Amino acid sequence: MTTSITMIGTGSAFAKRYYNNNAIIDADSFRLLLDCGITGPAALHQLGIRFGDLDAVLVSHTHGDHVGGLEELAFQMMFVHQRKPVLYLPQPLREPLWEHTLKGGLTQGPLQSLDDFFDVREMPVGEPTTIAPGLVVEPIQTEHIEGRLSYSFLINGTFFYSADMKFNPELLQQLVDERGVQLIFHDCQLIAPGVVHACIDELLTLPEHIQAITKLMHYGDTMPDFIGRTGSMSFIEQGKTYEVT
Ligand SMILES: O=c1ccn([C@@H]2O[C@@H]3COP(=O)(O)O[C@H]3[C@H]2O)c(=O)[nH]1
Ligand SMILES: [Zn+2]
Ligand SMILES: [Zn+2]
Repeated sequence: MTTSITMIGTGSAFAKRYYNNNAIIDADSFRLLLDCGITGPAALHQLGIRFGDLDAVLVSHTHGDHVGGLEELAFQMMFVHQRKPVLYLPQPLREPLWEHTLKGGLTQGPLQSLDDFFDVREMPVGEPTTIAPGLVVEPIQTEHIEGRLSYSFLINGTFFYSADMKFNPELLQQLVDERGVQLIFHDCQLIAPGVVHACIDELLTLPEHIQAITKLMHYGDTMPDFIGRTGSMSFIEQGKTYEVT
């Protein structure tokens, strides 16, 4: 069984040439949407994917480029597809996702909670959750913004997908050298300093064997100017499918 990933967007929060950094993961016949940002609905539409085609959605953190499309997803699933969508989320995100992000737009009449709109599956942090055959996801808390929870994901034990995270070479080294990670999709900021994301200059300090398995996403509109300036790392292409495990 193969598991693959297609970035429906590879852009930073402010990019205009690329959609928000959201992904589709296909494991056999199971289709997971990883983050659904402001441009998520348009990006899915562009690929001919309807919300009703998704088996579940997983959320990394509550910035708009990662969750800003969830209100439309919830309403479309309720009123167009008439099925409750499955929502996977690291357990500590449940309260902020509802109270700080979705409550204002979704509540009406008796519909007053996250569970009224989603079939919520809480994931323990630091432990693997089997989402489907061939799709096991471990949320790892990673530093992004002071006071805001953010989770990266270890998928099937060998694929690390960074949510938005600050540069953390110790974690990457541990994942590769001790836990057997063979592929890394990492968010990046093109120009230093990388304050809330890793910047390319920081990522270039990674050992060669880690760079060789690292692909870059969540980039700004000037990404083409940086092709050839990323060491052994390469940029992920929006809409292209990559085999994961
Ligand atoms: O302290 C801060 C907080 C935020 N920001 C910007 O706002 C963006 C929000 O989405 P993002 O997390 O993809 O990227 C963030 C940055 O581009 C920043 O530069 N410094
Ligand atoms: Zn982001
Ligand atoms: Zn963010």
